[in-house]
Order: sequence, then C-alpha cells, then structure tokens
Amino acid sequence: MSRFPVENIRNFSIVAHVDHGKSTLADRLLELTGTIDKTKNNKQVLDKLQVERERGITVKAQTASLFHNCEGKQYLLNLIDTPGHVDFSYEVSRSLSACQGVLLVVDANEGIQAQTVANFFLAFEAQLSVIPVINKIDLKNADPEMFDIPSDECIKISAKLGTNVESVLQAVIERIPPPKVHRKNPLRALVFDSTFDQYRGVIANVALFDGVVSKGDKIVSAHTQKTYEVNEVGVLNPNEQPTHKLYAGQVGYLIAGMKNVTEAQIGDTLYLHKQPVEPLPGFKSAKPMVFAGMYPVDQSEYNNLKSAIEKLTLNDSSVTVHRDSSLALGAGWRLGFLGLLHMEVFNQRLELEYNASVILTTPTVPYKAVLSSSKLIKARRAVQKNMIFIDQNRVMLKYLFPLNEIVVDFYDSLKSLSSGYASFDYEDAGYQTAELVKMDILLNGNNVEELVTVVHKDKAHSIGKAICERLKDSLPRQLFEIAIQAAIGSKIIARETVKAYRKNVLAKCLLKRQAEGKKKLRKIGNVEVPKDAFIKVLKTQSSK
Ligand SMILES: Nc1nc2c(ncn2[C@@H]2O[C@H](COP(=O)(O)OP(=O)(O)OP(=O)(O)O)[C@@H](O)[C@H]2O)c(=O)[nH]1
Repeated sequence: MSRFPVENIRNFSIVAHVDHGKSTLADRLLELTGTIDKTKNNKQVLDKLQVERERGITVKAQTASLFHNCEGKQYLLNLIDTPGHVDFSYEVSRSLSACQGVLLVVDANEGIQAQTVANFFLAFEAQLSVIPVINKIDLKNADPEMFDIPSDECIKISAKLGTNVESVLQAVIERIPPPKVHRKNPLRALVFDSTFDQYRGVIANVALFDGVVSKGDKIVSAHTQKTYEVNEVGVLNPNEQPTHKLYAGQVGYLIAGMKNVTEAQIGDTLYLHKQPVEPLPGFKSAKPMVFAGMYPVDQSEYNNLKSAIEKLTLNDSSVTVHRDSSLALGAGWRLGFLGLLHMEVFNQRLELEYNASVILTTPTVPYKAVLSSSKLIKARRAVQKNMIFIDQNRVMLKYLFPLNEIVVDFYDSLKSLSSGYASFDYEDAGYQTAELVKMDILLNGNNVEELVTVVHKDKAHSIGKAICERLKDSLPRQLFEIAIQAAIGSKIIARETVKAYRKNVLAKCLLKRQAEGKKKLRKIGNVEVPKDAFIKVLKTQSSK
C-alpha cells in the first residue's frame, strides 16, 4: 500500500435518487479497473446482502478499492456505493465522512428528484467536490440537456452499456482532490462502518486521517479506552484482501479481536497505544421516525434474538433499541427506524441472516397517567409554534405534537405528500395531559395483546374501525365465523366479521393452507393469524 502516495488517492461516493443507476455504474467502474472480470453476469455486484438481491435495492453502503493506471501513474480509488432510498440516508451521510468527492448520478429520463437534491446538499455541506453524472442516455426519452447545470460539467453516460464511463474515472482523478492527511503524525482512524463475523469478531471499516496502522500494532478505542492487537488490516477489493499496512488517506478494514459488539462503535476513533490523539468528531446519531415493538415468538429464544439484534444493529447503527415488555408477549424491545421500508428490511435481514423469528407489534410510548375517578386528562392537539423562512424555497414549521401522532407513519405520509421534499425533525417537549383511552382488539372475544393501544379518545372510533377492517382483509377464512371487535373497557366500538368457508371451497382451501405451512401462523384463542397481519395493521393504523 506504500506504493500509493497521498496525491495518488481519491476517495469518493456514488450518490443518487433511488434506481438512478449507482450500483450499475459501480459495476462498470469495477470492470474498467480490472477489479472484477467483465462478464454479462455483473449486476449490482456490490449489493452483496441477500435482502438487496431479493428486493433489487441497495440498503447498505459498500466500499471497494480500485487500482487504476492513468498516464503512467498508479492511482488508488476508494469507491463507496450508497443506497438511494431516503430510509437509508444515514448510510450516505456516514460514507461521505470518508470521502473528498461524490459522483451525483441523475437518471436522464427522470431528472432531478428529491434524493438528488438531498444528496447534493449533504455533499455540499461536507464541502466535497460534486461531479454530476447523467445516466441512462441510451433510453429513448433521455433528454440530457434538461438540467440547470452547465453542460460541460456533466458527464453523460450509459452505465448499463458502459458508454463514456472512462470519462468518469478521468473526472474522479482530475476533479476530486486527494485527502488532506499526514502520514508522519500518530495514527488517527475513523470507524465509519462495522460488521460482525461469527469467527473473527468485529470487522471495522476505517478511514485513516493520520499515520499508519500495521498488523501486530496495539491500538486503543477512544470510546471505550480498551486496547487491542491488530490481527488483520486490508482493503476491500471488493472482497477483503489483507495488506499488512494501511496508510493515512486510505480506506480499508481492520480486525482487532473485538468479540463483543458493544466494543465497536461507529464513529469511534482508533489510535496507537501510548500515542493518544484528539478523537475525530464522529457522527450525529440518527433520529428514529417509525417505532415498532419486537418480541421473540418463543421467550426461550430471547437471548438468541438479543444477540442477533445486537449484531445487526452493529451493521445498521441507525436502529435505536430500548428494552420493552408486554404481559402477553414477555420481554422484548421497542425499536426505532428511519422509515417503514427500513423497518421491513431490518426485519427481513433478521430472518435471512440470523434465522430469527419475531413478532412485530404496534409500538408503545411511555405515558404518565394520573388516576382519578371522575376527572379525565385534558386533550391537546398539534399546536403551531412558529414558521421560519430559511431561504426563498424553504420554510421551517414548528408544531407541538402528541408523540403518539408521529410514531408510526407520519413521516412516510409527509414524504409522500411532499414527493420527498419535506424533511422532519423533532425534539422531546415533555409530557402533556391528554384524554387517552386503552383500546383492546378482540378475536372471537379473545384479546389480541399485540394490538392493545392507547389512543386519543376522539380518534378511538376511527382507529378501532380501521384496525378491524385491516384485520378482516388479512385474516384467512376459517372453519367458523370470526368476530373482530375493537373495545374500550367493556364497550364495543367497532366490529367486522370474517365469514366461515363455504362447504364447496373448504377442501381446496384446507389443502392450500397445509401447503403454506403453519410456521407463519400465530394462534389467538381458536383463530389462526398470519404473522404479517400485525405489520399490515401497524402500517395503516395512525393514518386512519
Ligand atoms: N437503460 C438503462 N438502464 C440502466 C442504466 N443504468 C442502470 N440502469 C437500470 O436501472 C435500474 C436501477 O439500477 P441500479 O444500479 O440498481 O440503481 P441504484 O441507483 O443503485 O439503486 P438503489 O441503490 O436501490 O437506489 C436497473 O434496472 C438497471 O439495470 C443505463 O445506463 N441505461
């Protein structure tokens, strides 16, 4: 690695709106630099996770070091491919901390979209060089001239066909500056991502801001003050390739015998033993926008699920975890996600990567209740506090909201109403009095503990009705009629009915059900409920 002086290093991310072609461009760059062989099968090779392959989207930023010869000089180009969906934007902001420039990819057909703008501002605020790349110029309706960017600054390519992709490499070398680092200073390495390997422990992705790190070095974590010996260092090419040393300006991985996931903090600074340095600023923590309760299907699985959640949150540090418990479901957690897609992907990764089976429930939020026989707690609605114009195009509105109104899909509704242009932030404003009631959902008279909620009195009827309707759509017909009821105390406020099978379709349906298997079903009284029924209810509950 010493062959690459700082001036021959470029660290850059590929950012874009969802599906504008980041991963396809990454494939071509890997091929052009000979990092992977050129074959027809190279489709989004950096999307390594099973969930990414199944869904065809990137959810995790991936690093790859490319070795490239240009005008007789050997360059080391560290590329980070990032996700495009807004729910994974935390991956983008972290990746930028290891870069000096970005390729801002824009689909020529679709033009500039919400995440194009958001990513542009992220890069701009981090003072990175931005190279606009207009992609998909092979498509019929492509109109590459439609952007308000000087055309000589844009590179027009087809990532799919490989057209003009060499110019992108050329621009990376010419327009992105080398990192500003000092190799003679003591080691200062930023941990910008981590994964957990069953056999080798924590694998930390590091960007070196100062100094050198070698296999065998003793290093200290600024966060825990614990000392470790470096067992392996290397680059991702795109698979791990040990190198013995990494120098300032380079991006790679490091394994140092951290066996416990709590020891590895994303944003931590690593330095050499007895050579302490000022820690790097790290990352602003991600703010959860959607919450869900998570419980093991069987309490005996609690410890396994706990360990799986810990390992997965190491790789996805934007998930917040708090312990929670339910009378019916036992010990579990309240998890916070950046959006509903993020919640689904996390859940799917737990199943695919850790073979975990979980129950997702509506979240609980902490309330303080003053119990009194006659006086109920007074309600408070969202109250506007102020409105500030940030510039000609942007306005900031401040409201006081009951937390319960925003924890499920407020953020997603806001994004879809504003086509993704509105952003949302919140701060805890303390407890407020409110007229709240506890609402139960009953299936043939049996209480469904997963769906017990505390709701505002005025919304109880509409929420109860919506949950009953949703459940009706998600419950398969059974041998008998199922009454779905929403109740406050002993008062029933909504009801739906799932009819029993008709006799002539009975045999056919039973056969189908047997084929589907019983694994994904949960029994409440005599009623069989598919596991995803609760997720469907959770998704729509607060929008009703
Ligand atoms: N016609 C055409 N299609 C392209 C081109 N580049 C990418 N695509 C297609 O666009 C789709 C999305 O490409 P990806 O590379 O997965 O996009 P992405 O930006 O990485 O997607 P996310 O990471 O999920 O946001 C795929 O079906 C690609 O085959 C191109 O130059 N021309």
